[in-house]
Amino acid sequence: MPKRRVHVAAAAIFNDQGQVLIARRPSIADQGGLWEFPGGKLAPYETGLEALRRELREELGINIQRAQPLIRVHHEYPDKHILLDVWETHDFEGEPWGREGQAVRWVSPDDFGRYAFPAANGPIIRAVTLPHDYLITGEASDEEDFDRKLKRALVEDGIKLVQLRAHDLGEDAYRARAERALATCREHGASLILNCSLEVFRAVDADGLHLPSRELMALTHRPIGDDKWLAASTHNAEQLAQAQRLGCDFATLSPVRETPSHPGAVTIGWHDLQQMVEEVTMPVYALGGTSRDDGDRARAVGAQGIASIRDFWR
Ligand SMILES: Nc1nc2c([nH]c(=O)n2[C@@H]2O[C@H](COP(=O)(O)OP(=O)(O)OP(=O)(O)O)[C@@H](O)[C@H]2O)c(=O)[nH]1
Ligand SMILES: [Mg+2]
Repeated sequence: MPKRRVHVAAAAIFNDQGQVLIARRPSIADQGGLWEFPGGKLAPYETGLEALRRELREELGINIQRAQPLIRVHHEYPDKHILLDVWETHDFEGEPWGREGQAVRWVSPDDFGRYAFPAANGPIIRAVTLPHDYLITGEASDEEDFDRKLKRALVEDGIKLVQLRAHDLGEDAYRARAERALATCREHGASLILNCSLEVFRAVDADGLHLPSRELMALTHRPIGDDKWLAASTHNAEQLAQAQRLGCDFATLSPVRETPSHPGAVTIGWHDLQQMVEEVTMPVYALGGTSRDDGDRARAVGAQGIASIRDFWR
């Protein structure tokens, strides 16, 4: 007999301090005792957002004003195939409380590790923790110019995730720049992902490693531990699937749109991006011709947000 398919709408509810509300499933329920993002199953003929509004009224006594899609996770449990349709909201009326007797708690995403969640929730936790804008560094005439551009993006654009891409630098110069960039990122509460060899990555001890697509395709297992982010560049469905197999935490998918630097290039487009992102359970940033103006569009088709050099690097 085919497995039961269950479609669930759930929410990452944020307060003004950047904390997220989690709730404890009653011990008698399926997955009892585990913490979850509040929500529940769609009733017949409900859309995801309608179900979300109803569930959060019933479970927490709040009214959602505005919500944006965050991530869709397909997961096989032994007895059912579940689709977790997860939304993000900062706009709601009322003070949430456990209307069904469940414990609820506001938690900083950095502390999620202290709570036990259902097996399907790994990618959701990563999506909640990662920001929606991802800066990839561009050219710099010298180190002073680099520092100025990085600081500008962190301070003025509020960037919280940076990939240090500098193919023009040799290994020693890259390492020196990475060490300084790491200190600057730490000062501003941002995470730094290095696009370099494993040796340099281990020496610098940054927050994550970025795999170019060629390296992604050559690897057979995750090259670093779970305490660091592992990211990859992808350009098609096959590479995205490989990123998933390897256990990457997130990926970029490019080129989504035409860029001034590659006029007339074959692009993926929003339609195909949506299809490709739906096939994986991993936050995916839309890259290539994308700017902050595309942020809502990118999220509407299932991306985590946008990645860009041009929009943030000046
Ligand atoms: N709400 C929610 N459900 C989750 C999460 N992760 C996860 O695997 N699930 C699974 O998704 C399903 C959600 O069903 P639910 O029990 O919340 O449904 P519901 O609110 O409509 O309640 P009911 O059908 O028990 O009355 C459960 O099988 C649950 O284990 C999560 O983070 N939030
Ligand atoms: Mg529920």
